[in-house]
Amino acid sequence: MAIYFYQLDKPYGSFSNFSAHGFWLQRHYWPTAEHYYQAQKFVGTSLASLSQVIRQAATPTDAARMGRDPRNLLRPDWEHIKQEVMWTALQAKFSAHPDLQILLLSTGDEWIVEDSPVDAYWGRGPDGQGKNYLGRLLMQLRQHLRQEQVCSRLPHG
Ligand SMILES: Nc1c(N[C@@H]2O[C@H](COP(=O)(O)O)[C@@H](O)[C@H]2O)[nH]c(=O)[nH]c1=O
Repeated sequence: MAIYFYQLDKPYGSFSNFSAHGFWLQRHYWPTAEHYYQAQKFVGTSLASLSQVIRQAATPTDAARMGRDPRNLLRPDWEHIKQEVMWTALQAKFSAHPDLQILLLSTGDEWIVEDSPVDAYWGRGPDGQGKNYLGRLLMQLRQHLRQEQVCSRLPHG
């Protein structure tokens, strides 16, 4: 059975980028993966200071609102790098929270799906046929964690 996540108070809600699992990355503390992801949209642009404002947003919803505001021009390479940005955020988030690693590993080989009713890129989207890239990256991370486990069990020397 596939594992669906989206709302924070539901099972696997901590897989959401909105969950309050902060981490240190690039010399800053990020309260959620969403803060980090949205802030990266403006790095290296004339709106670079907006990245700092987003990092300090009170909630991930505020961070997303600022990052999605169409008046704020995104860095030109955003479409090319956004998956890498998300991967970096997920790695940092899960590295900082071993309990999340355990939860992710506990999903075995199940398909993981961001059950977003609106987002057909990161989630399954309105018709359920979305690309689910967030779920895919989580499954990729799960595979990495498994490999790390195997390597740590190998005899050294
Ligand atoms: N979890 C979650 C959302 N989904 C998140 O939104 C982000 C995509 O943002 P963008 O690329 O700006 O469209 C990405 O982190 C995706 O997981 N959106 C929400 O409004 N509420 C939510 O609870």
